[in-house]
Amino acid sequence: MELALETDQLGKRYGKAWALRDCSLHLPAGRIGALVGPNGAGKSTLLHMAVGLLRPDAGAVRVFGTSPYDNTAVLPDLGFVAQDTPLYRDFTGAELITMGGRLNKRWDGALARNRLAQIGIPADRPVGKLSGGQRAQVALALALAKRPKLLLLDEPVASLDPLARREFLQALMGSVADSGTTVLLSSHILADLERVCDYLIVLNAARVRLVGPVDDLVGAHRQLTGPRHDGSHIAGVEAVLKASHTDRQSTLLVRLGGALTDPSWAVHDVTLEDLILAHLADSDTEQASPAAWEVPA
Ligand SMILES: Nc1ncnc2c1ncn2[C@@H]1O[C@H](COP(=O)(O)OP(=O)(O)OP(=O)(O)O)[C@@H](O)[C@H]1O
Repeated sequence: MELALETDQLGKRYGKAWALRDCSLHLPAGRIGALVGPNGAGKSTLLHMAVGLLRPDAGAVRVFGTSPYDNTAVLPDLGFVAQDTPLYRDFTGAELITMGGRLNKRWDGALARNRLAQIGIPADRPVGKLSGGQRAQVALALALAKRPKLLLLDEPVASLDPLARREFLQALMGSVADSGTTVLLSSHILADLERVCDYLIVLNAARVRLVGPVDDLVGAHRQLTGPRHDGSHIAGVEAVLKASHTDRQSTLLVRLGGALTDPSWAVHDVTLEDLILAHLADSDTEQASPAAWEVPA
């Protein structure tokens, strides 16, 4: 299995505070990965190290087997749209597309031009005079034109209206399906991620909490409803991630460790959103954090 992204005990520190710590994960090639976590969890820090813009303070990050900070030869294979979609504001979309053609050996300018035309963004207007959402669309068109093997997007849909968001994600899916590009996409909009992503990475408080293929992760968890739970072990349950109780009844989100045999529990499937929220609500403190849980890719 080819790995597009791999980190091993990766860490980044600002002063004494770790922005990301002991981060070990991998993203297989061909996946569309969701990178999820609360504000300040370390998502942008991870993405910046993955494209070689930040040097790790601990551990290692490899993109297609190579350290992006030490080996610039891998950079043509990477596309990155940063959170604030930095672009030269005095340049028009058309000029940026031409510039991209000069700076990149592999460049599909027609793809970017067609995309801007399709969504009605004037290619002859300086990008500084476009709206925030339109600038995000230009940045994505440029990133796709690079035909990267790995495309990293830091909250690309945050500034888009709901219709534009849906269209943007459809275009992204179409483009990566054609090219086989691997994508890692950070977002707080869980419903969007559920629609487009088949791999999940959850960060919380600078640590990795959950990594793996979405189907496997969802399949390994259940919601149980039954008589008030007294905290004792439940056969077939490896861990209780979230519990809520009334006087008589408990609702538990659990990770399975085997077959559920106790008939007093009603068993329901969970959604990706249930699962992410359970891991995000889990803890704000490093001390109370459980170890990262990973299912094989
Ligand atoms: N340049 C910096 N100097 C000091 N601390 C920083 C710097 N950049 C990030 N941090 C800190 O590192 C931690 C992780 O930040 P990061 O931007 O990676 O989080 P994030 O998950 O992308 O958050 P958000 O969802 O708000 O964008 C935060 O505590 C943040 O305050």
